[in-house]
Amino acid sequence: MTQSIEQLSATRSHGGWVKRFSHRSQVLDCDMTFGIFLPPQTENGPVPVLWWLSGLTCTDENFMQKAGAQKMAARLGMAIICPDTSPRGTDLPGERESYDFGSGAGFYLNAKKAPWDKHYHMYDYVTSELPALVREHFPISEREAISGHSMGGHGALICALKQPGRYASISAFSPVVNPVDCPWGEKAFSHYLGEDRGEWSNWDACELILAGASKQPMLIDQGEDDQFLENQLKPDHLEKACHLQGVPLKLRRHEGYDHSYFFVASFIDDHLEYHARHLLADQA
Ligand SMILES: N[C@@H](CCC(=O)N[C@@H](CS)C(=O)NCC(=O)O)C(=O)O
Repeated sequence: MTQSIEQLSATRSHGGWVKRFSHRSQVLDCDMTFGIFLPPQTENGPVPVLWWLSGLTCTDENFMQKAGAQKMAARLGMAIICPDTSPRGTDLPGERESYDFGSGAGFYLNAKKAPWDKHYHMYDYVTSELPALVREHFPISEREAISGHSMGGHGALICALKQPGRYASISAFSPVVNPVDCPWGEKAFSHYLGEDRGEWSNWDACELILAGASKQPMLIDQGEDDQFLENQLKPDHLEKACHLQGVPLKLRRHEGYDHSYFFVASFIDDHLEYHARHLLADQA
């Protein structure tokens, strides 16, 4: 049965459309909003898609408004879908007390601990429910790539590592690579998953790589002046894990860049071209 979606806005952009929709999510048990960029090529048939997962405090709108991705995506014929970053309007106790936990901070995992396990199933939402929904409504092909920023970089990495071969390519900006070993991750995982650190490892990019989950290449950009670099992001942990397991990691460090969308906007074209190469190569 086709699930219904409600269009909130439709805005012309680079010959295509930026649109926002709301819908009822079954897996999150709440109403959700997502953004989609449809390039002009959708007029001629299905196009491949890049999933973009945003970071802490973001909604589906930050990337669409700030990354400046539409021009290149229109040229490459690639759709981009931006899910929201957590369930919304669920009103769980403490959900809106801090920027790094609860609303706007779903961490793209399936919560196991009450009361979060009632709604916080962002992994199932972004990997299953939303992909099925968008294919019912838009000319989106089966070809997918995934990327994200910060908490969303963590999300992109774990989605790809937990389903080897699903995404044609993987990239991230300033990702949280080792959440079991940083304050953002420790706070979120202890609430969402409980105290069993064995369970935490299932949602941690470094731990998944060390367990041999996948050897798919990854492109990662990281600003050297990122205020979260030392304390939260720790890209050297990912470098070590990839080195040990022989995973081809292209980690580019950029002097002077911070954590903001000014950084993402500066290098997004490289990522879109990287994904287009993989999406189109795999199609041949
Ligand atoms: N609000 C937090 C930082 C949150 C933050 O930097 N969020 C990033 C992702 S982790 C972001 O993209 N923010 C929204 C934006 O820049 O549009 C703070 O003040 O320390």
